[in-house]
Formats: sequence, C-alpha cells, structure tokens
Amino acid sequence: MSKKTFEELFSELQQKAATGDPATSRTAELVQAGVHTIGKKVVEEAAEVWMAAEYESHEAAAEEISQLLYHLQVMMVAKGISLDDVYAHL
Ligand SMILES: N=c1c2ncn([C@@H]3O[C@H](COP(=O)(O)OP(=O)(O)OP(=O)(O)O)[C@@H](O)[C@H]3O)c2ncn1[C@@H]1O[C@H](COP(=O)(O)O)[C@@H](O)[C@H]1O
Repeated sequence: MSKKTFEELFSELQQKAATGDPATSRTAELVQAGVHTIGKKVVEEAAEVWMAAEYESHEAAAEEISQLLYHLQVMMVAKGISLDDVYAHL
C-alpha cells in the first residue's frame, strides 16, 4: 500500500498538472478536461463515500474517502486554489 500525506499528494498533483501527459497521468487528463468534468467526479465520489460508509466495510469506506480527497485536490489544482487557501477556512 502506498502511503503519502495530503500535502505530499497535493505537490505531486501540482507537478502532474503542470508537466504531466494526459495520456499517462489521470491528473493531467482531468485538469485538461476542466472544472465541469472534475466537478462531476467530486459529486460521484462523494456519493460513493456515503454508500460505502453506510453499507460497506471500513476498508471500502477508507478507499472511497481517498478517492474523494484526490478529486478535491484535482479541483484545487485546476482552480489554482492552494492548501493555505483552504486551511484558512478550517
Ligand atoms: N490518488 C489517486 C487517485 N485516486 C483516485 N484516482 C482516479 O480515480 C479513479 C477512481 O474513480 P472511478 O472508480 O470512478 O474510476 P473510473 O470509473 O475509471 O473513472 P471514470 O474514467 O469513469 O471517470 C481511479 O481509477 C483513478 O483514475 C486517482 N488517480 C491518481 N491518484 C494519485 O495521484 C498521483 C498522480 O497520478 P497520475 O496523475 O495518474 O500520474 C499518484 O500518486 C496517484 O496514486
């Protein structure tokens, strides 16, 4: 199992968005597709988190949460929203 922090993933995604190839990087592909496509993924993953939390295992819920966090970070990168921009509201 790969392990990285929220901050490490964000740095990686910023790199991928800037220099990644949409043919091989999901992040570059999503950023190129734009906010509308990313927004649909955010909503889809949020629903999957809800369903997994209600009806599936601890592990399945954790995996869906990781996918939601990933897509939220992709949205941040696409919109030029930094970690500090978000942390300012926590
Ligand atoms: N953490 C993630 C991550 N979580 C989720 N996903 C993507 O989200 C998908 C999960 O959503 P779905 O189950 O809906 O997948 P799907 O049905 O194939 O999606 P659609 O094409 O139908 O929209 C996965 O197949 C991945 O494509 C992720 N893609 C990448 N990362 C990490 O992001 C980093 C950069 O990745 P690349 O940009 O691909 O190099 C790496 O560290 C990766 O591990």
